[in-house]
Amino acid sequence: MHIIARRAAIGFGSPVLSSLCTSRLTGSRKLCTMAELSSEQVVFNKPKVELHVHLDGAIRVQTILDVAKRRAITLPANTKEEMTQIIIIQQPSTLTKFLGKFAEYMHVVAGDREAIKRIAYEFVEDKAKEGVIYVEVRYSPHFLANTKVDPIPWNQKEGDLSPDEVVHLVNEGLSEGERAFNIKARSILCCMRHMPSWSMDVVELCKKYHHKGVVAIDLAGDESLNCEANPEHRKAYEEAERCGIHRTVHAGEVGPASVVKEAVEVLKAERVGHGYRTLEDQVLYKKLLAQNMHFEVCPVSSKLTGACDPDFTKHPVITFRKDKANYSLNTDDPLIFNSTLHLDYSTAHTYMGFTEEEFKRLNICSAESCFLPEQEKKELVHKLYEAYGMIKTTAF
Ligand SMILES: O=c1[nH]cnc2c1ncn2[C@@H]1O[C@H](CO)[C@@H](O)[C@H]1O
Repeated sequence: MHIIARRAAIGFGSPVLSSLCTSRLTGSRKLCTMAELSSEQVVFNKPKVELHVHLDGAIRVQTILDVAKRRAITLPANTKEEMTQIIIIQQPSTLTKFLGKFAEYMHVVAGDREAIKRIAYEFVEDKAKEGVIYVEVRYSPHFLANTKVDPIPWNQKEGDLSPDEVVHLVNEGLSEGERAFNIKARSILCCMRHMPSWSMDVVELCKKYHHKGVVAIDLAGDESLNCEANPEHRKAYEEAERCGIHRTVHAGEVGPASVVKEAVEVLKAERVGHGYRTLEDQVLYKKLLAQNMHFEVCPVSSKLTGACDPDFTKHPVITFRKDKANYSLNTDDPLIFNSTLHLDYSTAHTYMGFTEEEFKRLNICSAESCFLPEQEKKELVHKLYEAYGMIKTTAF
């Protein structure tokens, strides 16, 4: 496998990364830092597809600082390094504690048109730099709004930015990014488990912006607090299915296999966000394997949110690989995990023995499971075959 391991800037110490540093890649025990590994170690330097990443978990720290300054919002730190230390999670924690991290900075960007467009644009730039050629990025429009949302989030005063306009602004930022950085970006709108009253709004926005940037609906948030899909989430998903809106659900990340079952059988999810605990119900797992269900796996995230055993050699994705399951590798929330997609790939390589062949296979599975219209999906799959030197004779 082609491995580029350049050494760069000094960064922040991290247990995830310091453990990565006793590397099988080189056999050396050189000590290195989070930033070095997260940004510099590239184990799969080929076009990739990313299907599970939260826009509000992928903001640049510098942007948070810039926007805070412009809006005269006081932050607990003024430098990028200090603010990073406040936002990131360095030790395995819990999903509930991890979700609390958003409150450190969401009030800075929420309600601000320029900031919202900027984070979407910069997101596309960051993904292009990681070699991603197609990304589906998700967020809650309500979390970025300050009117027509009840309650108004992040202690904002009522303003004039609605969830609808948030979607419009994100779409603008993503399309400008697409043109500037020559990759494709689509979005998924999130319902939040603890806010069922927002879900019908979310599906209406999915309908309004269907084929105009938005490709699917998601259900995110704290599965450990709220396992049973509320009737309002259910209604929103029924409407999504009725209108041909694609569906994914965070399930089996920290919640039991029954949440995955419910996601697939009741909410009619076509992909499962995380889905690690599916393995606890072998009957369900075999059924999902047989139906080629896609699992959106996020290795680094799963360690730091406490979803999985911190020992990567015991990770559920190893079973997924052995069973030739349909899954993707994703960052989830690279801001909070101080990570990049390269880190997820190098983690899979170093601790789980992933090979270049498997990286190619899983990216093709990801492209085949993406929520683009059929023709665009075919083109994407074809691009990967071409880039991987696996060109199929059938033209499309
Ligand atoms: O790993 C996760 N599991 C569940 N919910 C998440 C995760 N990462 C982010 N969010 C939630 O999704 C919202 C919309 O993007 C984020 O604001 C966060 O609350």
